[in-house]
Amino acid sequence: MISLKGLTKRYGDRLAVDDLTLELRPGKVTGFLGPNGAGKSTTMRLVLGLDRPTAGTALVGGVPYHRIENPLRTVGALLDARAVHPGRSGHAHLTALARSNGIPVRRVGEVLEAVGMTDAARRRAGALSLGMSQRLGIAAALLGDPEVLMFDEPVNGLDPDGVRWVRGLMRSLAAEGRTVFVSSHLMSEMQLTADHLVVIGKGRLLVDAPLADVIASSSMTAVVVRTPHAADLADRLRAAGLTVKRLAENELEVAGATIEQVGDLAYEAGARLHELRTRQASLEQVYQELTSGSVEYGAAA
Ligand SMILES: Nc1ncnc2c1ncn2[C@@H]1O[C@H](COP(=O)(O)OP(=O)(O)OP(=O)(O)O)[C@@H](O)[C@H]1O
Repeated sequence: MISLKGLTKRYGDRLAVDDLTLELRPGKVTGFLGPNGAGKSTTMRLVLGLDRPTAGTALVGGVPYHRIENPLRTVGALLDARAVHPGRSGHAHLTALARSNGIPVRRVGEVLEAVGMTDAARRRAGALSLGMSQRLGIAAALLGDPEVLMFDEPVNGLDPDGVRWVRGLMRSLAAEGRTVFVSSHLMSEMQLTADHLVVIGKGRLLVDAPLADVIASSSMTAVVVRTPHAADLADRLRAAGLTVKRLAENELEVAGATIEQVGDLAYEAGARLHELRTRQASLEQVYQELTSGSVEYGAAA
C-alpha cells in the first residue's frame, strides 16, 4: 500500500505536487493520469525518496522509503528506462542491483526470462532499443519480488505485442495481491489495464475513483433508446427530469439516467422499444472532460 498525505512539492515558485492525499490499495492496478507537467513523475519520485517533499508524507507499507530495509524487496519501480549505465550489460546491471540489495543472484535469470530478455541481456544497455530498455527497467522493478510496483509510462516505446504484454503483466501482478501504480498517456490502453484511476492536473488531485465509476459518471455516457414512439417517450422522460436529445426520427439519447430508469419510464409511457442500450464514454473522452481546465502545455489550435 502507498499512502500520500498532504504531499506537496514546490520547485521555486512552481507547485509541482499540491497537497495530494490518497491511498493506493493492493490487488489493483491504479492508473495515474494527468497532462504533461501535472506532477506524476514528481509524485513517484517523492514516494521513492528521490526528492524530498516540501510538505506532507509519502509512505510505502506505512513507512517512508528511506526507512525501508532492502527497499527493492518492498517496492520496485521503473521511472526512467534509459537510466542504466550504457556500457553495462543488462545482466551485469541486474546482478549489481541484486547484490547490493540482498537479493539472490538467481533472481536475475528469472526476471530476465519473465520480461523476454534472456537473449538480449548480454548486450550493452546503451545498444538496446527503447522497448528493450523498458523491458530491462521492468525486470529491475521485479527483481526483489516486491509488494508494491510503480511504473512511469512503461509502454513508452513498446510495439503492440509489448504493450499487450505489459497489460497482462500489470493485471497478473495485481491479481497476486500487489499494489500496482502506473502512469500513462495512452488512454485506450489504460482503460483496458486499470481498476482504479487517480487523475491529477497542475499538481492537484482531480479524481480518485474506480475506473467503472469514472466512466459511468461521465456526461458522455448515456442511454440510447430506439422506439417508434420517440416524441411521446421524450416528453415522458423530460417530465421525469431527464435530459433528452433526439438523435434521429426514432432514436433518443438520455443523459444522467440508468438503463433501468429509461426502461421503466418507457413501459409506463406504453412505448414499444426496438433498442435500449448504454453508450459508454471512452476513457479518452472522460479524460478530456476532466482535465480540460488543467492542461498547461498545449498547442495553440
Ligand atoms: N527538478 C525540477 N526542478 C524544477 N522543476 C521541476 C523539476 N522536476 C519537475 N519540475 C516541474 O514540476 C512539474 C511537474 O513535472 P512532472 O515531471 O512531475 O510532471 P509529469 O506529470 O510527470 O509530466 P509528463 O507527463 O510530461 O511526464 C513541471 O512543471 C516540471 O517542469
